[in-house]
Amino acid sequence: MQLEVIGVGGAGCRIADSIAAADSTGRSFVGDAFAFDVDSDEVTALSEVPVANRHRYGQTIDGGLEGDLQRGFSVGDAHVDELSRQLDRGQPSVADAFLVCLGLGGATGGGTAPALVANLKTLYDAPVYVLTTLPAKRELEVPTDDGDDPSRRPTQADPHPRPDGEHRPLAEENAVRTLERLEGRADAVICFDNEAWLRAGESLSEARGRLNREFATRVAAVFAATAGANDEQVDAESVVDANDVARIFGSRTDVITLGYGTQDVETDDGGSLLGLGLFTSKESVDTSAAVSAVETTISKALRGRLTLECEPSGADRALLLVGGPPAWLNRQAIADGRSLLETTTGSAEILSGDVPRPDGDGVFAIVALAGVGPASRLEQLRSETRPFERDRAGEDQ
Ligand SMILES: Nc1nc2c(ncn2[C@@H]2O[C@H](COP(=O)(O)OP(=O)(O)OP(=O)(O)O)[C@@H](O)[C@H]2O)c(=O)[nH]1
Repeated sequence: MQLEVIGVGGAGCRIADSIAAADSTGRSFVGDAFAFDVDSDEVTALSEVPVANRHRYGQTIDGGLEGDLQRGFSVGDAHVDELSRQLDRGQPSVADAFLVCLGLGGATGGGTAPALVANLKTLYDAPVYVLTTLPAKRELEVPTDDGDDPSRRPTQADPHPRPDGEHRPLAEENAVRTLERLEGRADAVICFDNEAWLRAGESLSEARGRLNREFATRVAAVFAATAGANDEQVDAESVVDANDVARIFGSRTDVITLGYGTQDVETDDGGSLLGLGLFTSKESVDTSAAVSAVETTISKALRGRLTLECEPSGADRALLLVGGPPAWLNRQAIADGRSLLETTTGSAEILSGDVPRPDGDGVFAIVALAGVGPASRLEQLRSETRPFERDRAGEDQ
């Protein structure tokens, strides 16, 4: 599966950059990566998105849209053709899917993504998935003016900190309005809740590198599994492809949440044969150790922290992928994990697959829950958004 990954706005560009960084050469799933922003500083601070694919639009806008989502929608509508043309630098017509990344709460990504997603749907047949963060509650808090706020000092990562730090009083309202505009346009929306992943006392700018890596690791685990074996010697016994992902993600703007678990495992060579592409033989791995590793990772993926907390029993569909050195991928344990997922979700629409990684030194499991029932964080965002704002969002459409 080959994806066109498109970051829009500050968070979106950084997340697209992290996904490009997580794209392993053996199972490359990123066809092309793009970064679009009205703020040139944000685009230049990236490291993985090719320079030719970084594009600043709205030249007259200086320093971002500062949370003005209404203006963001206008800018998005005005520039959507320009942005879509930028994609011709890559190979959008052969993409299996588009991944549009943004941070909900801002005006640039949140304002442009709905128009861009709608345009991609008219131009191409491939599904368009949106990858998005939900704002943290601390962004709504008024910053204390101690005159020495380190978050306002320029750093290499953030050369132009917002004058008001990370205070985004409209973040939640903006998030809800953008989600409403994505409804019926995006095939699915994969969510990452910043609030749940931030540590106590941590600021978003301190945490964002870690958060983006966590999100990108999970996204890469799903899509790299569908990228085919390429140069590697081992094919999966149960292959999951782009059509399988499309079946599970759906096309009705369902919310997707991801769970992930890993466990290091011993290899015969202690890793010394990795460069030679050799791997542990089936005979040399104790069956009970392999079963235990698969069970443990599936349990961590299902019962650990999801990218968006929700009740798994509310999921309509689910995907389970288990990867690692082939000798550790116990088929029966994966089948049992699939049954567990069926029981946990109460859904019969479950797909599972294995992802042989001959050079891996750990077993991992990734679970994608689709069409999840009420996610408390989303419910809370919607209920706290004033009806006035939601009415206005309707009028804007
Ligand atoms: N996980 C994560 N979240 C981020 C990051 N940067 C910003 N956010 C979140 O994304 C939301 C939108 O921020 P940006 O992407 O900077 O906003 P923008 O789309 O560029 O829009 P404006 O700044 O209003 O022009 C914020 O409210 C944060 O919740 C990041 O690097 N990682």
